[in-house]
Amino acid sequence: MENGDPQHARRSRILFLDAYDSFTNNIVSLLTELLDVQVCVRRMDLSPFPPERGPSWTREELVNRLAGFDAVVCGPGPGSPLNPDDVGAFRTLWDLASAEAVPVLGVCLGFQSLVCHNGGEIRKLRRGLHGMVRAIEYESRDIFSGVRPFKATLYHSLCADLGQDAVPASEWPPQQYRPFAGAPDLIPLAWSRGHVDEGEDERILMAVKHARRPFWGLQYHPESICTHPEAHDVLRNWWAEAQRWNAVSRMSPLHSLAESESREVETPTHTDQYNKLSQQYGQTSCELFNTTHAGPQYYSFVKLNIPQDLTAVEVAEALGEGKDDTIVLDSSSASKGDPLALYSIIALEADKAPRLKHRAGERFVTLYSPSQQSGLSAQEERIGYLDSAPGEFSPWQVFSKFWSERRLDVSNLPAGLPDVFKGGLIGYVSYESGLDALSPGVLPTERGHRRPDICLAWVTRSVVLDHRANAAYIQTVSNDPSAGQDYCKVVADKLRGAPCMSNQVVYNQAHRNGVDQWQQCPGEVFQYQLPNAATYQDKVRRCQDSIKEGNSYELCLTDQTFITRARGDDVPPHVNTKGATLNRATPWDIFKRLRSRQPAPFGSFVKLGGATLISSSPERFLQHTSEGLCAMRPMKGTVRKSDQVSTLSQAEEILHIPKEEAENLMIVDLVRHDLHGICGAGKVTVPELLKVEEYATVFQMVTNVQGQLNAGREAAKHRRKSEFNGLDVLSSVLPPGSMTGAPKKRSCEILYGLEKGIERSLYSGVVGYMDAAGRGDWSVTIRAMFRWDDELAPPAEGESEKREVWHIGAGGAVTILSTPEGEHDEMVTKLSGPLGIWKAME
Ligand SMILES: C=C(O[C@@H]1C=C(C(=O)O)C=C[C@H]1O)C(=O)O
Ligand SMILES: NC(=O)CC[C@H](N)C(=O)O
Repeated sequence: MENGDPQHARRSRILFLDAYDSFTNNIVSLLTELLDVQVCVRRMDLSPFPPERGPSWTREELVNRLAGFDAVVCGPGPGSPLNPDDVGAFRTLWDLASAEAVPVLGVCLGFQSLVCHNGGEIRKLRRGLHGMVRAIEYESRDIFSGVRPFKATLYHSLCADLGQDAVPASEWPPQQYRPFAGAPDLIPLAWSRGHVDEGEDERILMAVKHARRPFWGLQYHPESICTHPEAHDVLRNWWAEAQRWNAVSRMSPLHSLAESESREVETPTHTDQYNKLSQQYGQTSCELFNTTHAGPQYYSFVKLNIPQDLTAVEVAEALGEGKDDTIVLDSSSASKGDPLALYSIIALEADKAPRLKHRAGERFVTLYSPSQQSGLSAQEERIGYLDSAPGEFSPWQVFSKFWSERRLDVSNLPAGLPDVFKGGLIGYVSYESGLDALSPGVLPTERGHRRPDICLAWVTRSVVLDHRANAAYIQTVSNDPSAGQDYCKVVADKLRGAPCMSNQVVYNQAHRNGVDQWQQCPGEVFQYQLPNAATYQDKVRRCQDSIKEGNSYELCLTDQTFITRARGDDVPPHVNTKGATLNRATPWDIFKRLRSRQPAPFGSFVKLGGATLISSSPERFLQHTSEGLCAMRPMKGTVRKSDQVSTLSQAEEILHIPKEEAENLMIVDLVRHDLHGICGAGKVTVPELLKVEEYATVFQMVTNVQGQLNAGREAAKHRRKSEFNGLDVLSSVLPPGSMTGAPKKRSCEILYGLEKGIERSLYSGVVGYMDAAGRGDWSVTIRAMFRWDDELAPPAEGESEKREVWHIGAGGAVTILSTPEGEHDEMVTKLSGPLGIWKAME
């Protein structure tokens, strides 16, 4: 210890080398909590993690810095230990001279690297084991000493081969825990079996230690939510062994890092990063940014009692919405008593709302402000730093700064209001926005269009429907409370007088019958381009090939269906170029159809920024309170409702099987990692695991993962200037893990290749809000269709009008246990909801 002050007692420190995995933060959390150590993370290529944390290290820098660490953990990851690019600096550790050696624990890929560096072979498993929970067999010794029996989660396609398959059954017991001839330095510590139930019994090495050096390795994942807690004792034992080795054998004495390095470098918040960059590069013109609705915000509202089952559609129509830019976040399954369908939100005059837009790859955000008064033109301004270094600028810095300067002080809100949107940012984020941040350079610079990847409107006027309390809140956030109150009163009067409020039963029936009677659209010709079944199945096989190679554990493959029709006005009547009036379904009509046929808790109609998006999503991505309690609900495992599967218990029987549970578990562990990354070690829990829920046409398996923001030790030390907000969280967890597979980065890259670079666009992205009071709710954009104003297909034969193009994305998670036919069926099942709306119009 360099400093005699016990306050400065050296805290034990572990260096974690991350191989671009999606479980890293879970291991970091577990080690931090279990061993009370500080875990510092670097990528295995020695680049910093997160990337903001300074420059990459050289190999020499790594070796020099090892003196500051009690031990190193080489983590899991995609790829093969035989590929130097996949394991990077792992190999440096195994090769260190005795004078420099440090204790190392390899996990999964790290374990495999240890094995193949010491004479073991690496081969493919007969069948990969991803998200599979297996009993671990071991003798009570070394790091398994005194450990009670446990099961652990496996995520691997490759395995260590010491020659175990050649050992006859009779010789297995005496040989099992002794070094094998080809790898005399490796002492096997634990084993497991392959897909025993399917007749694929394989001896799979689960743990080793090096006979002479302080190296241990685990093939299973100690951090998975489904690994039994008994397995924690293995880590405690390893830590004790590592410390013992340090005390007895370490040649390079452990020393404290320099003060500047020992300080835990915190990930800066986006707002702090905005402030830093604007000082560094100077503000770009920011007049609009600084003036648009900035300053203290006041909340005004009028509460109205509403008839039971009043829908967002009825309210929106009564208030003249649904034609121009419109935003409705719609809990259409509320009438079915869906516990997730609590509120619907209708933005008022969304066409007048200023909006922030960003295109992936650009180092600025555009603030667009439509004219508020006739005669004045719209204004636009760019905020960003063209000179900034790649990776330094993120649009979320601007959004975050914008939000923080228009924050609503929660303590000033009247008591008793529902905990839901009051006003704030509402909009969408494309899949490509998340992809570009996760894997810079994957998207081409020229994408053939100028569409925004993020479009968020600053919505100050809105109506919230509280479906349980049968109440509507007409509300504003504004700088001028009295103007806000006047506005609410005017809107409330208008709504009060609407037929949907006064004569509910009669109105609803007429209205709903109207919707249902609207069947055909004579004169409209739809053209469809569906995914080819054989091609899709071939892609499933290619996904499985990637998985077998060890490059992914699960891949959410998707494809798109395109529907075209002559472009027309969104406000009837539509007259075509031949002068005929068509009974044309407007996007709003289509939305009404979809929501009544596919009621969902997270539906939406968002016509904004050149996009028209209609969704009936069952999947919440991220919800957080203004106090920073975050909840994510990854969904994996789908079964179509049918005569054979019509009840929850039937669906449970089908979904509670290893294949389906594994698919879900993989994403749960991934989402835990994502949340741990921003909430910090020990701040993530899983209150509900693998729960089957019923939806309009499908049953889905869902898990609820929660995390608490700003609760870490460091926040308490006030090192951070501003606290993380919901936008910091959202940006750090995109794109949704349930739409990518794991590990996220490598899986996205594989999928980008397989999906031929066709942009998923709004599909697979998110839609939702970040409220001025700090609350947020975002759904995954699935079971949806969208159109871009600038996308036109050539006229159909005999027509002169160009055609608008509607996209429907659908897909599903491919694992080693998938079948190409089964995956194709699943994609078609998910497609059939939105596609059925079009088919019914023919
Ligand atoms: C890919 C889709 O859905 C995703 C995949 C699921 C699955 O693999 O079971 C379930 C829900 C979504 O996360 C889709 O709807 O297109
Ligand atoms: N989780 C892992 O580290 C997996 C390691 C390796 N890519 C495999 O699939 O076997």
